[in-house]
Amino acid sequence: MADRILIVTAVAAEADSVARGLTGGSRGPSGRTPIGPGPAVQPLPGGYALRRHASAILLPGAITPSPLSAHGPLSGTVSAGGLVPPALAQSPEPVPHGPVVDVLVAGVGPAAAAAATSTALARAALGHGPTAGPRTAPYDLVVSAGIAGGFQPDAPLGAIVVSDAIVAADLGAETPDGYLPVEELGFGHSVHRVPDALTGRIAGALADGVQRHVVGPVLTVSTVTGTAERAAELARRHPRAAAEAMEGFGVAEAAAAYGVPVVEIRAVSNPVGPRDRANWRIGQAMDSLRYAFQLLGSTVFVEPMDPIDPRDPRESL
Ligand SMILES: O=C(O)c1cccc(C(=O)CC[C@H]2O[C@@H](n3cnc4c(=O)[nH]cnc43)[C@H](O)[C@@H]2O)c1
Repeated sequence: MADRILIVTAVAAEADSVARGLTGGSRGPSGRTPIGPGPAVQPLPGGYALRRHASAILLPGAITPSPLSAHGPLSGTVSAGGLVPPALAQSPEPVPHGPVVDVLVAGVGPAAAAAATSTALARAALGHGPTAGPRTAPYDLVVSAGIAGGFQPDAPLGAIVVSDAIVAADLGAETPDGYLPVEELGFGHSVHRVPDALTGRIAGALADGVQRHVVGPVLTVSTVTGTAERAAELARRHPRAAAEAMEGFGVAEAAAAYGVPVVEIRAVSNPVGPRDRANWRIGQAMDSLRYAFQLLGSTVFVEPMDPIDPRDPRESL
């Protein structure tokens, strides 16, 4: 079992879906309702207790938080990804003992995702006391989760995409001869490989739960694809790509800096291709996301897990 898992989402609706799934939330339209004000402790199916917090310690200017903690066999905290100086990093309540899943709302895009993930990992490392070095963060798994565009026809709307690689698809240079990734420019890398065992176990749990899913690379882009030409160009460069989203590579960069394995799990809300906002199925994707995390919260996240070695990001696909 991974004792401490950090799940990074971009927006609160994604965090709600993930938290509802982890706390045993059932599939269905009622689950789309955002978590609002209510009793401080709300019992949920499966013996979990869902707790809501009115405030969190954040720097002025940070996103107004609506944090939520779910304590039980799995515990979770949803909070905004504001920078918190170490002196203020004391939680208003004690960190729960036992397995913990923290669900973070980090904002949209790879930069926001990297900043928030890195901050969370740093804070967790500081929580270990003065002997903890910067590469010994107590999280043993980081997950980038949310909705995504799916490459057609392999990743249909509502399917879950489990990453076997997280790829920065526009980190490079355009030349008269075409696009060059950073590797070919001689600086940096654009691929994080996900441990095979991790991808396989997640895919297996989804298969057992009869959740339609696809395994493949998830691309990180800074601009949502909006034309058939761009979709074709990405598919040509990344023939196995299953989905595109905007945060995975930022999350993965932060996780790699702390030596923590990372996987990206996405629910397909729209096809990658010509922009047709009316055809986005965000509610359906949120339902799939919630069900996927319901399955993972009762299987992969609580089962014995061999230590996972993060893969060398320089490995080629
Ligand atoms: O254009 C709009 O009207 C619009 C309305 C709601 C959301 C959006 C987004 O662009 C959401 C971006 C958000 O969701 C992920 N995402 C979902 N689909 C895609 C996609 O096809 N390509 C890239 N990212 C996507 C992404 O990770 C962001 O967090 C637009």
